[in-house]
Amino acid sequence: MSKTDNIYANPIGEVESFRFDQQVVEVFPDMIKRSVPGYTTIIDGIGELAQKYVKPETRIYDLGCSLGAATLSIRQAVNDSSCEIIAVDNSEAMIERCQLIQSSYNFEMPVTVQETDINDMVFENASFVVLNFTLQFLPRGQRQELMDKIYQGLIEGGALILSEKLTMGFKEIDENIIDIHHNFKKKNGYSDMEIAQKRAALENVLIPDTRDEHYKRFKSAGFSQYDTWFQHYNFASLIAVK
Ligand SMILES: Nc1ncnc2c1ncn2[C@@H]1O[C@H](C[S@+](CC[C@H]([NH3+])C(=O)[O-])CC(=O)[O-])[C@@H](O)[C@H]1O
Ligand SMILES: O=C(O)C(=O)Cc1ccccc1
Repeated sequence: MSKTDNIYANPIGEVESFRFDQQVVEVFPDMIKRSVPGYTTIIDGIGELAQKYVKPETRIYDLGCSLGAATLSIRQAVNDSSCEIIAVDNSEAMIERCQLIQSSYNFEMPVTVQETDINDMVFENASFVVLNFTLQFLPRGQRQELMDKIYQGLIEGGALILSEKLTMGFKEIDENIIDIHHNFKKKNGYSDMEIAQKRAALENVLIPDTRDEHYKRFKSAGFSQYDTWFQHYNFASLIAVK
């Protein structure tokens, strides 16, 4: 069982920018479930989608894997020994814990867990690529290049799953949905102060795009099909197929 997230429970004079450090690793499963509406449904759905799109003798990439929840879901759902799943994150603390977790499960599908910046990745022979709440942490200027590289590395018919916090296209709707998300966090036990301090920490760190911006990027990379397969408030998961 993961420890309870109380990182922002006490008043902090000056809130520092959010980082995926050891303190976050210790509470991460609790933090993400209490903060991201639909997270568990998305993780299960990624396993279901992997069963549709993963092909034998191809690679699967989990980019910004954190503790490898999506990797585990795919390993469990597909478990084909001819495939290889590559899980990457640029947080040393996350990767260390992810390695420990993944090695405690015995599946046929080989898994490589590596500490790498996703901008430095080379994608080859991929049938399934996962960006589960990771692209939102990249500076906007780096997002199209990554999308282009993923597209190039996918086989024909291969799929990219992109889960993101979204900005709604209209200001008033956006403000209301953000407010409803904060209520979701409150119902999950976070105080107003915790919510406010976490929001400050994520400012300029988690930069959400609109759905249209994501669709534009898919189109520009060359994806022929794309859609939204899940949404709960301003948290959505999109699929793009080559
Ligand atoms: N440039 C980068 N290169 C590699 N990793 C990065 C980079 N930038 C951020 N990260 C990593 O992206 C992850 C984002 S969390 C993903 C959840 C997971 N996918 C899950 O299915 O549980 C989402 C969240 O916490 O909202 C963190 O582990 C970062 O270290
Ligand atoms: O906590 C939030 O408000 C979020 O938007 C999601 C989140 C979840 C875990 C780490 C960083 C951001």
